[in-house]
Amino acid sequence: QTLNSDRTALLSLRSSVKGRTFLWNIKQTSPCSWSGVKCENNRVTILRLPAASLSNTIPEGIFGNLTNLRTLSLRLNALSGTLPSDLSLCSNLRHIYLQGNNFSGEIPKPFFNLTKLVKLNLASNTFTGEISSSFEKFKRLKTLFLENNQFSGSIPDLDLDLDLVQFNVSNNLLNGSIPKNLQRFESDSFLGTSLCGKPLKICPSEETVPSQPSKRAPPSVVEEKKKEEEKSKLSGGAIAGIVIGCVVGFALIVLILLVLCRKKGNERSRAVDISTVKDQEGGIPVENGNGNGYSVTAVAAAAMTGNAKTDGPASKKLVFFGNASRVFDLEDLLRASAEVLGKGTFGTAYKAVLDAVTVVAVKRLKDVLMPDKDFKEKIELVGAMDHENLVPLRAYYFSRDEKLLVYDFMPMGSLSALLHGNRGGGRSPLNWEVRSRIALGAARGLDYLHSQGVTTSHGNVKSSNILLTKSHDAKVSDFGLSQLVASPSSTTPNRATGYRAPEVTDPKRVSQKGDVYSFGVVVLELITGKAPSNSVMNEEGVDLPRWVKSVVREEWRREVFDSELLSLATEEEVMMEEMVELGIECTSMHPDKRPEMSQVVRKIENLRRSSPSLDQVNEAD
Ligand SMILES: Nc1ncnc2c1ncn2[C@@H]1O[C@H](COP(=O)(O)OP(=O)(O)OP(=O)(O)O)[C@@H](O)[C@H]1O
Repeated sequence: QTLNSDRTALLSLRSSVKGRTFLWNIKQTSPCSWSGVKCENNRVTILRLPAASLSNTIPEGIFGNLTNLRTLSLRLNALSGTLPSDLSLCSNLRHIYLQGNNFSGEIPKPFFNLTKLVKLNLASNTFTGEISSSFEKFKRLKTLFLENNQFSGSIPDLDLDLDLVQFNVSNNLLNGSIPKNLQRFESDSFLGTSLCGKPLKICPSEETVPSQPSKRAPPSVVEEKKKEEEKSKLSGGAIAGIVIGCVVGFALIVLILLVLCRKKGNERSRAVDISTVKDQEGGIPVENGNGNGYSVTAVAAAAMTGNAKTDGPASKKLVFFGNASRVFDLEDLLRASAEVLGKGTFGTAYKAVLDAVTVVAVKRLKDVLMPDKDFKEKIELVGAMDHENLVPLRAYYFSRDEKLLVYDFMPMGSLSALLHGNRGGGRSPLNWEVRSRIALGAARGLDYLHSQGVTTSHGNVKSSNILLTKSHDAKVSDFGLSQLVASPSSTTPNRATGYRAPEVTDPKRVSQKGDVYSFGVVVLELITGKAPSNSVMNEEGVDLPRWVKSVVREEWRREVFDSELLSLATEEEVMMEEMVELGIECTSMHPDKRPEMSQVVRKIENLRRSSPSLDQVNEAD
């Protein structure tokens, strides 16, 4: 067998599975330069065609010729039928990724001759049959993913315990008890089956084990557990006593709370003259139930309460920035109608309508642990930032208990809402011109921030912090806040996670190169229309940059584009490809390999300049 027989095999695969993106230039005699194909020692060793719209069954006689194959990835296609049994002839195979297809039937017996397999992913197909003890032949197996199939029967006690580190058989028709060797995996690996025993619930047969152990055999875990349960059983009288005690105690607490609430409510309505109810977070009123969609004085009352307790009247002032004329004061803000815009990492954002023309966004910060003096110093720096692609911080207020930031209200909301909201219908598609303009605006805003000093960075770049004007110009918001607020625990996943550079383990220790990474994720989000938290990617355990990198292979780029962008002129398609490249460059694993924000701006400017359909816009830039 030679490279030529590999080539013939690949060509018959191509004609059998008919991928729309199969654009190999077959005039090139060597298949080694075809997309997704890699060779070593003049033989094909890697074949990767993920998400390439492949369909149909793979006939016998193809893999029998690709005998040097080490990696086969055909994941996320629409391939069907049984696995070709001659796959077993690729005895060098280490990695097989066939998840996310429509393969069916039993795994052919010869398949288990692939004894060098390290990773096997057959998840999300419709495979049937039993998980036989033949799996034991895969002595080197580290990953076995069989979830979301129709495997049935019980699982044998596979002797794979030493090397196997990833295992999942969830959502299959499996039953019986989980074998000892596999009990160390999390329950997620077995959910959606009728399996029982550790880490799931105890098997019914084990529950009926007699409570008197025989003299010789030591008591089983189940028996021990039962004994403990029996020991801890309480008499009926004791239970009744506890219940009555609890009810009386609870009633007392409710009564005390009611009295306290009344007292506070009266005080507040005297100060603000508006009735309010409490929100769940911190006893701050957010809704008046007046039915107009606004929660009246949410922000204001919060400030008043904190203020009244701690500070004198002199400090009840909003501190304004720049020479912006003081169009409202704290009292006005207190009286304004407010609507909750959303809760973010740093606190809650409200829209406050002061009068017919003055609408502001107020952010009520939580967890500001620094002394007032430091807070004031840092927030003054934030307020000094002035650029057309930044959301200006107009004013701030602080007391010991309350920290409020007042921004211009951006009526078109965030890029995140624009990209991911309303996908079901009633939305006008976002064209390339708008998307590239948003990218450029956001890049310029960040470049300005970075130009303020090497240590100045945003720290929380993501699509919900890129806000839009009516003409879809981008303005970056929330800059400088990550240094003010206590870091969210790094173990709690939040929306920032998909944007955070790999080296940023503490969200407070941000850097300019970290911003570039996050901006790169936003660029990829703009092009693919996929949020970094997209469930398809999460299921695969990859983030947006990795997903794009795995799918982007020369001719397949169109696979990653948002479907709204598919009717593009050819020149625009070339530019979008360059934008993908830019996103990939920005999301390089090593910070040193990422460009500076100023270089990013230049690149997007050049890219847009070369677009014939953007001539008018370029002038405006
Ligand atoms: N100035 C503003 N004008 C209009 N909408 C805003 C403004 N500031 C924030 N928002 C919107 O309010 C919501 C909550 O914003 P907030 O910044 O508190 O949280 P976030 O952006 O979701 O997360 P994070 O706190 O991590 O930045 C978001 O949908 C955001 O787009």
